Amino acid sequence: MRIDIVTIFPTFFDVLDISLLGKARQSGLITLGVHDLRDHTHDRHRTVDDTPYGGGAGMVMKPEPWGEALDGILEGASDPVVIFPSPAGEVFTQATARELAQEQHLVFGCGRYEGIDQRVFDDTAARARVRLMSIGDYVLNGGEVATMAMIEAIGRLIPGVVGNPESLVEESHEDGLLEYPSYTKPAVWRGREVPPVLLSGNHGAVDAWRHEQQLARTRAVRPDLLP
Ligand SMILES: NC(=O)c1ccno1
Repeated sequence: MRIDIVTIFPTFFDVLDISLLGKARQSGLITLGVHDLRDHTHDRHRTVDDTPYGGGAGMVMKPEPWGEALDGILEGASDPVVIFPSPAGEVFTQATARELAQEQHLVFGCGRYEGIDQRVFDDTAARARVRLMSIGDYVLNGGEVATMAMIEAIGRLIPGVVGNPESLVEESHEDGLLEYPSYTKPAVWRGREVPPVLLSGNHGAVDAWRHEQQLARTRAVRPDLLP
């Protein structure tokens, strides 16, 4: 998978050099391009924003730098999905991550200030699949944190990125429920014992207990997920 990111804070994504995603880049499973939006400005101050038409507080990101930056990425690209993180977007879920992990090319456009001129979305949608996406019902200062979260959620689902694919199966939201509680040695810690069923060696009983724990947790914390 190729991932391109357009941002005014390119060093924000240096963290993608480490851990699983860093290894995936070294192995060629993921190819990453980080583009500084200011490289597509042509004034002395490298201006990327201006006051909003119609008035109002804050600044809006100018369309010209975005147009030039996306032209360079989309030219010759093969059917990418262009994602703009936004609190006004569709909600990004585990199902979205699974869907996007099937794509060959993702482009993330990180807005700042009060957002990006609408014509950037319209112009891009005329030549690529565009999706505004939200990682939750709250507002961030820009798209970079949301982009990082989405890249991690998507990247780990790409075959070969996570060493043991089995570990992806029994996770929260994979089967529509929250995951069960996990325990490891020692069997007793500060007077707290591991549930005896987990020490029983009875795999059927362990599976049944874990499923019940998933249901109980989901009922308590996320009843909205239950069918
Ligand atoms: N909730 C979000 O995904 C978001 C992106 C930018 N600001 O908020």
